[in-house]
Amino acid sequence: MPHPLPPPRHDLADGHDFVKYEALGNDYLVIAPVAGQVAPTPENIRLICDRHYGPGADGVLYGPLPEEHGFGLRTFNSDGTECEKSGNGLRIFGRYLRDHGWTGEPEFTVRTLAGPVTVQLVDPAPTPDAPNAASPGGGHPGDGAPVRVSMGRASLDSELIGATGPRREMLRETLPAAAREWTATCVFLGNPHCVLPLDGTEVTEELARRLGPELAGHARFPGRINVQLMEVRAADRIRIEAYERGAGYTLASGSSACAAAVAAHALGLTGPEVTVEMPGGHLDVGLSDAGEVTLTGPVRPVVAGRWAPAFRRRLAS
Ligand SMILES: N[C@@H](CCC[C@H](N)C(=O)O)C(=O)O
Repeated sequence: MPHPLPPPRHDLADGHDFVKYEALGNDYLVIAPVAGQVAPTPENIRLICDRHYGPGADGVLYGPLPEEHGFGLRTFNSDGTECEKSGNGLRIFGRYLRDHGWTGEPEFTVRTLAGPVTVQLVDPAPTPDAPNAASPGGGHPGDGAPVRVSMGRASLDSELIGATGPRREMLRETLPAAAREWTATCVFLGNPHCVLPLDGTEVTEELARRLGPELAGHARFPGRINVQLMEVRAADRIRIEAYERGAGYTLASGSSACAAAVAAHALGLTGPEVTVEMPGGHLDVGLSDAGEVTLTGPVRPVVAGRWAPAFRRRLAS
């Protein structure tokens, strides 16, 4: 049986209405659903994520929601749509839970729309300035120390990806868009992804912004899809530009990084451990023999705030 909503614990919410974090420039606002908090309606999410009229973010993490084991989380894109999960969002949420006292554990379960995942706060390697950083819990919460998430098992199954047509493995799928045919490998990781291996000269922000909207809303994917342009640089290194369903062009995307690593490996281009470069920085992705995908990288707090009374009045409760 789920527990009732947590009471308004100002020692946990720290008197803040929201906390903003970024993971390689992929930014999320964490909103704890304590009593009196605003409701995560599509209109509220769009206004909150607006970079001119609101605090601005690529998305909203609404949690922790009551769960018998671990913490519940709802994830929203900046256009107000709810998505199954976000790799960077989960890493940010893990850091938030620890920073704000919801847990003291270094590893815990977060339940998403796509099922439970494990989040692990990885202690940073010791440095001369912080010789004890590797001791349990030794990393300063706000220092960008790595957070790892086990993203679950990846699949290329067209039914899970939500593609039209007969059931198939979506390896080297031909997709017409922008007056040309592209070869894509599509991956399901709880959320759907469409990876285009390309020559490095084509992996640009310009092409991601131009092609992304057309592929994200392609008739082959009625539920829409996240898009990645991918350059394979070495057996353990790839580079991507991502255009996210519901958020558009982003400086980094965790599930996109995982999907690209899975696609490159399925195509025989890379090994099971890869570093994924993105404009905002790099993430490490590991694939186990059983197909489990792990994602590791830094997370940093940005700002904690309260809704201005006039802004609060515009947000429905
Ligand atoms: N930034 C995210 C991906 C967010 C979800 C995506 N836009 C979707 O709709 O599936 C990440 O880091 O994974």
